Amino acid sequence: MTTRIKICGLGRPADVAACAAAGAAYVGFVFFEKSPRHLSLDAARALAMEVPLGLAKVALTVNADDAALDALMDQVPLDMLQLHGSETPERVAEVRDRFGLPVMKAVGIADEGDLAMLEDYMRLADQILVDAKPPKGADLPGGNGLAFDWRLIAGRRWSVPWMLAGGLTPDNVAEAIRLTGAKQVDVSSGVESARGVKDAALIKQFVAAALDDTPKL
Ligand SMILES: O=C(O)c1ccccc1N[C@@H]1O[C@H](COP(=O)(O)O)[C@@H](O)[C@H]1O
Repeated sequence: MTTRIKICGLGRPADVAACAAAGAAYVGFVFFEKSPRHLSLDAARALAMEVPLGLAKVALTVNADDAALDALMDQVPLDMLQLHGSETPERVAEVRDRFGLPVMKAVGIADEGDLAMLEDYMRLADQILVDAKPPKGADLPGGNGLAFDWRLIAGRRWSVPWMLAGGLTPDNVAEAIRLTGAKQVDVSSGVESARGVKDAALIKQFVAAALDDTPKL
C-alpha cells in the first residue's frame, strides 16, 4: 500500500493545485481563529470547489460545538472531520453520529503516559491522528512544527487507520515512516515558506520523500 499524504492548512487555490499535482490523498482546511491558517466558511467553500475528485477534503476543528459544525457542514463540501481539541471520546462518538462523516481524532503525545488515550479513541473514531503534544501555554493545539519521540509508537498495534503528524518535513518524513511504520502522514508547518503560507516546491518534495519510502513489493 502506498503512503497516503495529507497536506493541512491550505489557503489558496494554488495550494490545492500543488497538492493535487504532487499526489496528496487529503487536503486539510483549518477552522480555528487563533491559527494563521484559519479560513472563513466562504473562503473554505470556494477552496473546496477547487479540489479535484479523489482528493479528500478534511475540516480541522478545535472543540467546535454543534452550531459551528452545523454551519460548517451546511456551507463547505467535506469528506472528513478532524477533531484537534480536547474532545472527549463521548464527544467524538456524538459528532460521528450526528454529522455522518468519518471522524479523525487527533491525540497529542509527549511521553508513554499519553499512549493509553490512543486506545480510548480507537474504539470510537474512524481514524486517529498522532501528533506532538503542544507545549504548555501554546496558542495552537497543533500546527506548531514540533515532533515527538517516534520510538514511543514504533511497533504499536492499531485497530483503526492512523496518520503520523507533528514536525514532519521533506527531510525527516522518510525516517519517520521507517521508524513508526506509518502508512499515512500529515504535514502543515514543514511545507510552508512563512508561517501559514504553503510552498508548492516543499509540498512536492514532501510527497516525493514520503512516497519514496513506500516499500516496493
Ligand atoms: O495547522 C494549524 O494551524 C492547526 C491549528 C490547530 C490545531 C491543529 C493544527 N494543525 C495540525 O497540526 C498537525 C501538525 O502540524 P505541523 O506539521 O507540526 O505544523 C497537523 O495535523 C495539522 O493538521
